[in-house]
Parts: sequence; C-alpha cells; structure tokens
Amino acid sequence: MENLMNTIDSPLYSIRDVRFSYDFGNLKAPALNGVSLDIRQGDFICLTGPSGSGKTTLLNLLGLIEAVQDGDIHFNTNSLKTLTEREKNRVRRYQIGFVFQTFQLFPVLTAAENVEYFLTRQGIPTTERKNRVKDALAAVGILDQSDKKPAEMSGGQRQRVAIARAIAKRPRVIIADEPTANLDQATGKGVMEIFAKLNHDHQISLIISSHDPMVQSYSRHQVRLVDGKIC
Ligand SMILES: Nc1ncnc2c1ncn2[C@@H]1O[C@H](COP(=O)(O)OP(=O)(O)OP(=O)(O)O)[C@@H](O)[C@H]1O
Repeated sequence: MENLMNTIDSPLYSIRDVRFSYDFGNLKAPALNGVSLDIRQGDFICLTGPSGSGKTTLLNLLGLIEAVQDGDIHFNTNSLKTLTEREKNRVRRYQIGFVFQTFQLFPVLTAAENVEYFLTRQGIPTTERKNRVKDALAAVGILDQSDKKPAEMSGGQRQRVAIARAIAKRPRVIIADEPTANLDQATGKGVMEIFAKLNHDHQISLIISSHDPMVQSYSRHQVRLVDGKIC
C-alpha cells in the first residue's frame, strides 16, 4: 500500500541536476547546467528564456529524444537512464504526444491519415483507430477537413492536425516546442485554447516552450531558463 501511495504521489517527471552538452569531437558545448524540477500529472508548464537557453534541449530530454547524460530524469518513477531502447520507444509511442513548430505532417497523407498513421503503427484495431481519429479531429475543430492534405490547409489548421495526432494516442503528456511560432496571434490563441481545454478536461500534462507572452499567459507555471539553468 505504501508503495502504491508513493506511486500515486510521485511526480510524472522528476528531473534532478540534469546537465547536457552537445559534442563536437573534442569540443563540448554545454546546453543544460544542472536543472532540477518536478512536473506533476495535469501540470501546464511554459518554458521561457532567451534563445539558446536550453528549452529545446530540455524538451528533447523529457520526450526521450535525447539520452540523459548527467543527473537523472524519472518518468512515472522509472529512471530514464535504466530504460532499454525498447522501453523508451514504448513510452514515446504510448505516453508522450509531440507537437512541433513546423507541424511535421506527411504531405502526401490527408489530415485523417496523418492522425491515423501512428495509431496503425501502435497496432490499434481498425474500428477503434477510426473512432480515435474522428474524436481527435473533432476535439480540435477540424473534423470537416479530414480529407484535406496539409498543402490545402492553413497553418492553424495544420497545427490542429498535429495536435489531433498527438492526442489520438491518449498520452499522459504533450510536449510542444514553440507550437505557435509559425502562426499569427489569433490562430495561435485558438491553438492555446485547445491545449488549455485538453489540460482542463483530461488532465493531460502540457510542457510548452515559447517566447510569446500570450502563450505564457495560458500556462499555470512558468519555468525560466537562462544559460541552461532555471532562474
Ligand atoms: N544540435 C545541436 N548541436 C550543437 N549545439 C546545439 C544543438 N542544439 C542546441 N545547441 C546549443 O545548445 C544550447 C541550447 O540550445 P537550445 O536549442 O536548447 O535552446 P533554446 O532555448 O531552445 O533556444 P531557442 O529559443 O532559440 O529555440 C545553445 O547554445 C545551442 O547553440
């Protein structure tokens, strides 16, 4: 029982004294210089800070895109340092949704096919897959655009497809790197409204990086990085 309570009380991410450098042969470029932070299920966090302060690097570590070098990150009580590649793939595939500044949709696939693609790779049966695609596209308000390809859609609509793709996984956390950077202010607000609703209605944790005060105003916590440190 005590163990169970510990698991329930534990943060989704526990980040401890994380340091990270990019390697150029015998030259190392430090990007994170001792970051410690707890992130709980349902948190809505905006990473802020000047260009080059380490926001993307931290998001890449939290998304298991980069491997932890020094310090440690626990996700759901598991040390990322001890997970095998196969286990990390499962976490990425089932528990983390990604949204990027440049949308990263497949140009030859329709909106619905873009959302469905990763569900197919997860081996989710056809009926459930189709339902999840519909639900996700409806949740971001573009069900009527299901058959359009990215080139036939606006930037805001493309970002909605990207969010639909992330939420169709039913993830515990969505990691979004500058998700509104390529959108005008009104369209960006629309995207943030969707994130806020997902966070409120489904307790999905949101970790977003942005320079934009509008985006920051939607989050509940702001974490400011300067020179790879929280300040
Ligand atoms: N792939 C890479 N190879 C080498 N150095 C990198 C790489 N990515 C980032 N860096 C360096 O690491 C540091 C942190 O970069 P990072 O992209 O994490 O910052 P950021 O806060 O996300 O910046 P921005 O707001 O401009 O996106 C910077 O000094 C940057 O030049």
